Amino acid sequence: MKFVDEVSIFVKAGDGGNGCMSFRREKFIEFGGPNGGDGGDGGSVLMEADENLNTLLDYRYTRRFDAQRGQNGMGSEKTGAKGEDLILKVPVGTTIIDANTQEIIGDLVEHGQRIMVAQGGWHGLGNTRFKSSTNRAPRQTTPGKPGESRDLKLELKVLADVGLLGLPNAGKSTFIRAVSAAKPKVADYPFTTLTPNLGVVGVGRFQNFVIADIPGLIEGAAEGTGLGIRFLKHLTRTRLLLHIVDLAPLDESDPAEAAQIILNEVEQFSPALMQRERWLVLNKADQLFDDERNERVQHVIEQLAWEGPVFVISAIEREGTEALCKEIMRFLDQRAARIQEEPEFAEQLAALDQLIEDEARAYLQSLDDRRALRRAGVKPVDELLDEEEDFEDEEDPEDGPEIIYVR
Ligand SMILES: Nc1nc2c(ncn2[C@@H]2O[C@H](COP(=O)(O)OP(=O)(O)OP(=O)(O)O)[C@@H](O)[C@H]2O)c(=O)[nH]1
Repeated sequence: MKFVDEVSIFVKAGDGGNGCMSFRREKFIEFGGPNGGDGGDGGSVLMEADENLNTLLDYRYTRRFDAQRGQNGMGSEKTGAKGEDLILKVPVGTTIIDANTQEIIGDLVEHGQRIMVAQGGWHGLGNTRFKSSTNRAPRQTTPGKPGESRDLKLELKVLADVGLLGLPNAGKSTFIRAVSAAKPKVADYPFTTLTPNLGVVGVGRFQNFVIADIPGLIEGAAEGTGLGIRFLKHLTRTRLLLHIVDLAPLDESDPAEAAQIILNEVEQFSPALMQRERWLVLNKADQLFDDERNERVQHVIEQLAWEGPVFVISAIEREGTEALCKEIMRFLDQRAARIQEEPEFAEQLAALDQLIEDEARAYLQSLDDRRALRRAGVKPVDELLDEEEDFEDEEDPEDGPEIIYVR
């Protein structure tokens, strides 16, 4: 399952410089010969893959890109300077598509790889070029050719860096809306009932990360193995989980209990996922006076025996959200730096990713098995164990197959 970050831009290569018409003017020479120089070629527009970028966010601020035009030719047979090429950097993995024809111009798959997307215009010819035995004073030149222009669509498949956990109504969508600068669309997604919520968060001018709604992933898992498997990659790639809890539920239920429900769900899905870095984000702080808010924050922390980072925010008022995003960026940067510097740390993380993936896969498989049993009108043994009176009459499960089917 892939999310696609997509932007549309317009690129225009530089026009070629015009050829110059000029004649020598020297003392005592009445009709000097032609000496107009050629123009310079226009600069081209190229796209280059850069491993330091991870989203297309920069292309949301500026959408039109012009390469420099070639300089016009000059007298004394001086050629105009070539326009400079414009090099647009994009993340590795970006696909470049002609927005009008939908033709794929190319995929940038390697750091440093370049593709020309608009060719600079050819230079025009100066009148010196048209001199011949029959025409010694040509007044002919050619103009530079226009540079190519093109509407482009850039697409980048993204995986989420940060996943959100939380009960319905905790404020996950509101949080994503509050902090995202862009919303990648979901590619290749056949299900309409469960659309993962995703956002690209910009921090400062040059840094960004991708955030996704993980409860969707867990609910997705319950929708069927096929869909769940497609979510797996996102789950394993997520570097940080934010557990969003409604501090002021309308039904006056206990926020700590609501938080615990989610933790139980995660544990069932994959116990290893509990080892993933997780921060507690207590939302809807705007609904409470200071005293009550502090009391509830303390209560949740105590009930969960929580020792990790805690953030108290109001997604709707965007209070505390920017500070949280800065912390997230700092965490992701530090993590990336450690991976570079400490091979054991990188190995540990990779092993955890693998464990989460294996556990989640097994969980999805067991869900699928259960569904198949139910369709066949049988109940899995652990559900029977719960129904004690029925169980009295059953055979000893230790002697039988792992799962006992009862019609
Ligand atoms: N007062 C207040 N209300 C909030 C805040 N954040 C979210 N809400 C409200 O809480 C309700 C639920 O928010 P959502 O963002 O839809 O919650 P969600 O977790 O995405 O819920 P699902 O989409 O059902 O999973 C909406 O009515 C929001 O306006 C907040 O910080 N303060």
